[in-house]
Amino acid sequence: MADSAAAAKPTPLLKDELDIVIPTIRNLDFLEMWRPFFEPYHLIIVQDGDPSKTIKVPDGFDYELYNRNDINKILGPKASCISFKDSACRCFGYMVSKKKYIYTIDDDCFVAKDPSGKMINALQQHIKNLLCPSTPFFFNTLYDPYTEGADFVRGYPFSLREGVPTAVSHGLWLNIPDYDAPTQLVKPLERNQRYVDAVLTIPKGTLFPMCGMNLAFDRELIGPAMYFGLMGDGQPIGRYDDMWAGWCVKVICDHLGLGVKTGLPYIWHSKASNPFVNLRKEYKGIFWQEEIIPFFQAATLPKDCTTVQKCYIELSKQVKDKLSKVDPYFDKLADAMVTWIEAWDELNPPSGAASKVPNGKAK
Ligand SMILES: O=c1ccn([C@@H]2O[C@H](COP(=O)(O)OP(=O)(O)O[C@H]3OC[C@H](O)[C@H](O)[C@H]3O)[C@@H](O)[C@H]2O)c(=O)[nH]1
Ligand SMILES: [Mn+2]
Repeated sequence: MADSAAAAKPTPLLKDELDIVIPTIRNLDFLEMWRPFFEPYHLIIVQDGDPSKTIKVPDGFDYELYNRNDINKILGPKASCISFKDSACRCFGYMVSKKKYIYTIDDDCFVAKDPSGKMINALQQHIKNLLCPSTPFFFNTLYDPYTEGADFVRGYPFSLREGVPTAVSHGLWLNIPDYDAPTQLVKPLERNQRYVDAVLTIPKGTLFPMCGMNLAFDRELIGPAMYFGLMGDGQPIGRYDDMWAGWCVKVICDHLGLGVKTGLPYIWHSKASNPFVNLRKEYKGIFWQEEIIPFFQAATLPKDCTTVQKCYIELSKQVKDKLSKVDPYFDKLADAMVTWIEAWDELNPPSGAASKVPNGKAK
């Protein structure tokens, strides 16, 4: 009987090709709710803050955990590019992973329900988004043409219907929306109750505010560009980690002909962080982004930038050239971008096929 039951249970999609990266400063009880969806996958936990604190992980999960001491030991002086006391530290998990795909989620994000009341398996939807092509060059008005019950509409060029590989799947959030501090302050009680049943490719040439709390990507296609910058302790800015990564990633995806999708899946974001603390962390970013975004909108990469690393190094040069006048911070950030690539290539030598090397072990 048991054999037939096990045989009937399908192997979760990409079970051995995807890591789940969680940045955390607290015990991971939230995993209990995700157990049915996450248990078959390997977790990479990036413990931020005090490394002497023990993070409790519920039994039954296969994981490796890295605290600040581990990061310093593994990267040596290059650890300076990994933020401390900010969720930006999660990008260390992307670097140490050996898998082709990454899903990253915050520890205050829970399983949401769709309008029918069904629990949403966010991970499976992200995998579906990543395994289906994107359509950045021509907008399909019936949204994702590859999803069940939809297709390319009349007038959509057949020459473009093959689409391009999808590098990023950006999910959304019910309940607490990812608002900046000023918006949070004026709308403290606002909750996102709108479930929009759509997945959209973000058109080429359009930037977007990438939120890191429910995000998946193809690590082999775009991993080296997923650097979450210098944030938190000792830095003049915080909570722009995912934004910075998203702007760099989108410019590089546009240049390399890769797709970025946003929309389904939703998660349930449960905890609003303190808007006053957030304001202190973000306020420089609120001014700076008025100059940063035109910089990324105008950024072009030369034809000989044929790899993500080459694109990223070129972008770091342009950051140093054009953004250092905004604030000396960008000079430091540009150097950290180079350090990140050096560390990435050290941990991910080009010869090794990323998804074939075994993971690290739980602590
Ligand atoms: O110093 C820290 C603080 C938090 N974390 C971990 O990061 C995750 C997000 O933390 P939290 O849910 O408290 O903050 P939010 O304001 O909701 O986060 C949003 O804005 C900042 C980031 O862009 C984040 O991705 C957004 O979701 C959570 O897992 C904390 O444990 C940390 O590692 N270090
Ligand atoms: Mn949160």
